[in-house]
Amino acid sequence: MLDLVDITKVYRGGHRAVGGISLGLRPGVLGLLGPNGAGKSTLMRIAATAARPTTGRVLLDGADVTARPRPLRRTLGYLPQDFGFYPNLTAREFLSYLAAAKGVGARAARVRIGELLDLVGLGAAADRRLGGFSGGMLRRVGIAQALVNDPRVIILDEPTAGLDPEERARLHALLSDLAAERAVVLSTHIVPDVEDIAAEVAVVAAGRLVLRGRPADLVADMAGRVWEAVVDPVALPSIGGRFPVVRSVRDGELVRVRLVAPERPLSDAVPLQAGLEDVYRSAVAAPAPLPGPHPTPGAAR
Ligand SMILES: Nc1ncnc2c1ncn2[C@@H]1O[C@H](COP(=O)(O)OP(=O)(O)OP(=O)(O)O)[C@@H](O)[C@H]1O
Repeated sequence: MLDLVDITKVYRGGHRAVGGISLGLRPGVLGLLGPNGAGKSTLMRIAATAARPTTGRVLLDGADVTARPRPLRRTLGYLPQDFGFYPNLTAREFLSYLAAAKGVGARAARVRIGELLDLVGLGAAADRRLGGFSGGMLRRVGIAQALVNDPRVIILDEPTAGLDPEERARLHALLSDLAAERAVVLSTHIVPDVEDIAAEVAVVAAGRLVLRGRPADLVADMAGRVWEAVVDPVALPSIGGRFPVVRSVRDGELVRVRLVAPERPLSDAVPLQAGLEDVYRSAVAAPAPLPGPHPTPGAAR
């Protein structure tokens, strides 16, 4: 479906935001995880043809869309991180405007917009002006606009920002349905945002793809390497310097630390069951290029 091939992005001023990432998108949800500044939004913009890579190619069904983006844009749904809207338009008017801009016929658009507004839980607010919407409501309008042309490739940059747990669950259900036949990429720095729905996760750190795989496989690989120890707060910096610390919580005078280590890191450390958060934290703690050659586009997912 969509393949990013050896993408780099160097911004004016020389900052290398993406340093050679190849990523193949196929039907299913891909969770793109990475800390702030890792290069996720830059990569998403390039995948959505909203920005050009410095080097590398974006292929849709094998055809290069870097210079000729139209075929991808026709079949793309994209929610950018900073999504612009017109405060004086109602949700329905705004979506109708975008549907027309994307070439969706008026009659089909009317039906689809009604369905989408219900799907994102905004049916009752459809005819209210966007200027009065909360952040979470606007995010849901953003999700609806990304789906208005029934895209095959759906790229959502931090779609859950500002959503309450109920809305997040609703979005997850919607994306899981869509992902049966569509490539869905969801970028976030919050692991629980993707762990229930991502068929695969890719972790980006410092502009590099540092880990990729199915959540269950990645968690299985982490078995036996997650520990909890209760330590004196003064020991924390030294522990943090030696091991990826996933969490540390004050417990009276002491601190309860969850960390990743290949073997028992402290004599009284107890083993814990591994989770995706442990996988993620240990991957971003030591960003390193993927070993070996980049995956070939066809084999990437
Ligand atoms: N237009 C730009 N000009 C120069 N540098 C930029 C530009 N956009 C992003 N950067 C830099 O590139 C790096 C990657 O930014 P990007 O927004 O892609 O990261 P991110 O993983 O999406 O982070 P966040 O979660 O904070 O949005 C950062 O160091 C950022 O400051």
